[in-house]
Amino acid sequence: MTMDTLLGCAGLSAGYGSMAVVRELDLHVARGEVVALLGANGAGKTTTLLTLAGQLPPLAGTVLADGKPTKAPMHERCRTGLSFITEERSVIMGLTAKENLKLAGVPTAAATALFPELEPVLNRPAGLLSGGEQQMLTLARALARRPRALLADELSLGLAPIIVRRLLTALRQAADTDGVGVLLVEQHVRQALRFADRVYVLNRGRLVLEGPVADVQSQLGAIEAAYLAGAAAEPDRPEPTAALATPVAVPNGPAADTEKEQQDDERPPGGEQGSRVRLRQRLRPQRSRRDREAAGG
Ligand SMILES: Nc1ncnc2c1ncn2[C@@H]1O[C@H](COP(=O)(O)OP(=O)(O)OP(=O)(O)O)[C@@H](O)[C@H]1O
Repeated sequence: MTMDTLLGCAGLSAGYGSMAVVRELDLHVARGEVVALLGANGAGKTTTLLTLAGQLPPLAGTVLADGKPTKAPMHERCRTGLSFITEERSVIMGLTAKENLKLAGVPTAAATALFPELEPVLNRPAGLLSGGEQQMLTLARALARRPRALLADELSLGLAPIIVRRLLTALRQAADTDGVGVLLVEQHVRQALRFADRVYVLNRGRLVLEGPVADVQSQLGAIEAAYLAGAAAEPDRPEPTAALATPVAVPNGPAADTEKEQQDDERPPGGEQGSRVRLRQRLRPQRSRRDREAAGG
C-alpha cells in the first residue's frame, strides 16, 4: 500500500449476520489504477464491494480510505469522492436520460462529453434506452461527478462485447486522465484484463491470486479453469491451488482477439437473475433512499 492508495482493506472479513463469506482479505486500489476483482459466482465479489463502500459493516478487519481506516457509511463516503455502480441498473426508467442526469446534478454537456452516444437519446425515457445506453448513462452520471474512486459491479452484465469494450475504455480513460482509482468486478474476464493494471482472484471468499495483469497472464488459463468457470457449479471440490503451480501458457496475449476470447465475450454472463435478486435481498433492510441515490453515481 502506498500514499496513493485510495481505497482498500486489511484483514477484512465480510458477510451477512455473523456469517463471513469473505475472509482475511487484503486489497488496495491506488490513484489512476484499474483493478479487476475476479471469481466465480458466489466467490464474494459483490460482498467485498458492498463492504468497501461502507454499505455492509465489516465482520473483522479494516476498510481503508485514503490509506486510513474508515467506518464511514456509504453516503458519507460518496460525499468524499467515492462512486459505486451496483450490479442493478440504477437509472430511473420513467425519466428521460436528461432528467436522470439533472436529478443527479450532472450537466448534460459533461455526460455527452464522456459519451457522445448519449446525445441523440437525451430526451428518451431511460426505460426505452438499450442496455448499453443505460449503462453509458449510469457511467456518465458517475464519472461526470469526478469521483476519486469508483467501484463497478458487473457494469457490463448482459451487454454485447463491443459495448463492454466501450464502457471499459471509458473507465480506463478516467483512470489515466483524472487519476480515478477503479475497482472492477467483471464477468467478461479477458476483456477486463485488457483494461486492468492489476487483478485479485477470489475463491470461496479467499484471495487465491493477486498481481499485475502482465504477471498473471500466463496463468490465465489455469485461473479460469480453477476459479472462474466451474467453481460455482462444484462447490465441494477440493481447493484447486495446485493448478496454479503449473502455469498454463496463453498462446495469444491480451490484445489478441482469439476464438476463445470471442467465446468468452459472447457467453451470457452467468447467474444474472440470481445475482440481482440476492443484491436486492441483502440491501433491502439497510439501504436508505439517500444511499441509493448516492450509489447511482
Ligand atoms: N443477503 C445475504 N445473506 C446471506 N448470504 C448471502 C447474502 N447475499 C449473498 N450471500 C452469499 O454470500 C456469498 C457471496 O456472494 P456474492 O454475491 O458476494 O458473490 P459474487 O462473487 O459477487 O457472486 P456473483 O458473481 O454471483 O454476483 C454467496 O454464497 C451468497 O450466496
